[in-house]
Amino acid sequence: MSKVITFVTGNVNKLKEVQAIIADSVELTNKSLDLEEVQGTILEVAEAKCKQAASIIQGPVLVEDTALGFSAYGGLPGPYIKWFMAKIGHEGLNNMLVAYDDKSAQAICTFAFSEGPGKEVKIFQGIQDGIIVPARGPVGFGWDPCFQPDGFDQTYAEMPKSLKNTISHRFKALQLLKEFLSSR
Ligand SMILES: O=c1nc[nH]c2c1ncn2[C@H]1C[C@H](O)[C@@H](COP(=O)(O)OP(=O)(O)OP(=O)(O)O)O1
Ligand SMILES: [Mg+2]
Repeated sequence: MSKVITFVTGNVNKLKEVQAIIADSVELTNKSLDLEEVQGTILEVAEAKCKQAASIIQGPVLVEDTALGFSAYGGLPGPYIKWFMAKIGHEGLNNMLVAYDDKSAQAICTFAFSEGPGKEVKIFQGIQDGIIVPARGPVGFGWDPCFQPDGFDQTYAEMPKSLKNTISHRFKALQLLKEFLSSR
């Protein structure tokens, strides 16, 4: 059994955060592929990405899917946030919530791991609660400028990376993944 895990993602910002958070404890190599994303729940999307990655890589793979869910929308856009971001941007995300007092949202990071094709898919999820605000901070990574995590007065974009990477949805999911991989 190969020990080296291939993290399959087309997103360099994700990759950088994953490397910053767990590089010291997990040996990862990267393959940049834009995997097909099915329509379904967060878990279905992550699981399908993982199976597809395993069949392409033919070995141990890790994938990740990130969702941003608005409470006022029952958790949507959720796994479809990428397309909302691309089409309506930060201002559009804020405008979606104009009709609602409840601006709360959840950033949800879901890692899916498999040893290879046909092998079980394991899921590791981290959630950070927050609110949607008019964009503040540098534009660099997706919806970071309009997500302000609960307990902080800065958006993800305004925070130093070192702070985001110790409180984020991705950090929390990676703690669970790390625990699992340490006994692999
Ligand atoms: O921490 C984050 N802070 C701000 N924005 C973020 C974050 N993490 C993902 N994002 C964005 C990227 C994409 O617009 C959408 C998730 O979509 P998602 O399919 O998971 O990412 P992707 O297609 O860019 O990469 P991948 O090849 O791993 O699927 O939210
Ligand atoms: Mg994607």
